[in-house]
Amino acid sequence: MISDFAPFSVRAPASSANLGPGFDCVGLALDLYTTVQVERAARPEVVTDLPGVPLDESNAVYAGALLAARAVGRPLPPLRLTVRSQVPLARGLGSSAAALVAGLQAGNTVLGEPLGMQELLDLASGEEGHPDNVGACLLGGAVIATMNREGVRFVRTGVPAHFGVLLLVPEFELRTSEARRVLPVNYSRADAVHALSHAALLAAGFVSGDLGVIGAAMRDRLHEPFRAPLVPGLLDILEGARDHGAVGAALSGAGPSVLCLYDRREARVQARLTAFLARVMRQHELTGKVLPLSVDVDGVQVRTSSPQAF
Ligand SMILES: Nc1ncnc2c1ncn2[C@@H]1O[C@H](COP(=O)(O)OP(=O)(O)O)[C@@H](O)[C@H]1O
Ligand SMILES: N[C@@H](CCOP(=O)(O)O)C(=O)O
Repeated sequence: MISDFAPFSVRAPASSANLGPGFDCVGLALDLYTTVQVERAARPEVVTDLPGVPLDESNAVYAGALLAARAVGRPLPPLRLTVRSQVPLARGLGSSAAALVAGLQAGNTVLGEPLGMQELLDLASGEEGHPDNVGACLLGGAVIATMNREGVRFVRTGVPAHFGVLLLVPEFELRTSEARRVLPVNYSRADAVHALSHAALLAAGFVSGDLGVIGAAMRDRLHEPFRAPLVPGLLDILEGARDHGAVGAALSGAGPSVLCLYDRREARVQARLTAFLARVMRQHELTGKVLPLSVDVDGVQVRTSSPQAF
């Protein structure tokens, strides 16, 4: 049993999963963060101003730390976890993955790092049920991953600096579980071929760093058409974003946020796209915000100091 350790902080990034056809297998890390300060305490405790999240061991961050301890068969000392998050909850930006990964990393650090990256990814993917968000969150950049009984097999790619990300983040929440319930159980062969050819091209685009290929691949028939009724304006954005300078657009994760990818080297595209997204929001009486973000390339990080050190 570890009786004492110096306080430390963990930072885990948001992520946008799927990018269209990469359903449950492609994730992109983004520069919004969940930070957790980790200290020894008399009893398990979570301190946070996040609305509606538990303040005991059932909290997603604490549960992540306990998962790490269970995996190595060792007890975890009682912790005080002070959790802050820039990642809006239940908007398709991987807040639950960031909470889980931050907790797993916290537990692993307290126990002296017995778990390596592969084990963390296997554990996190098993818990989330898919490796896309947790892969990007752990590793940063873009992650392409598959998961089977042997574990997660992944490729992580860097992302060129000219990749621009613009996100429409609606004010309303959509639980991932709810947005998975609307998906069909079976698909036609034509839809399967469409899906695998576009997902393969998407992966090739990330590995080669070719934004044009990524944009061409960002078309989906597996989940976006079925989730569209839950997200006002989604179809208008998917149909119109390219005409306003985006290389491609996709529902971010399970939604309701919508991601547009564009080339930062092209003048005024960000302004054109922002105006287009604002117009779609007005047309659909949708409240929310448009966020210009960058790709996080660091993944989960630990600092032996306060969260301000990040
Ligand atoms: N930092 C956090 N601390 C505790 N629980 C969290 C945290 N972030 C997310 N969660 C939990 O995850 C839920 C959202 O998960 P989910 O529906 O998968 O959406 P998403 O991961 O896309 O934000 C929240 O309602 C909350 O219960
Ligand atoms: N592949 C998953 C991704 C869910 O991402 P989230 O950020 O909405 O939790 C899905 O599409 O269901």
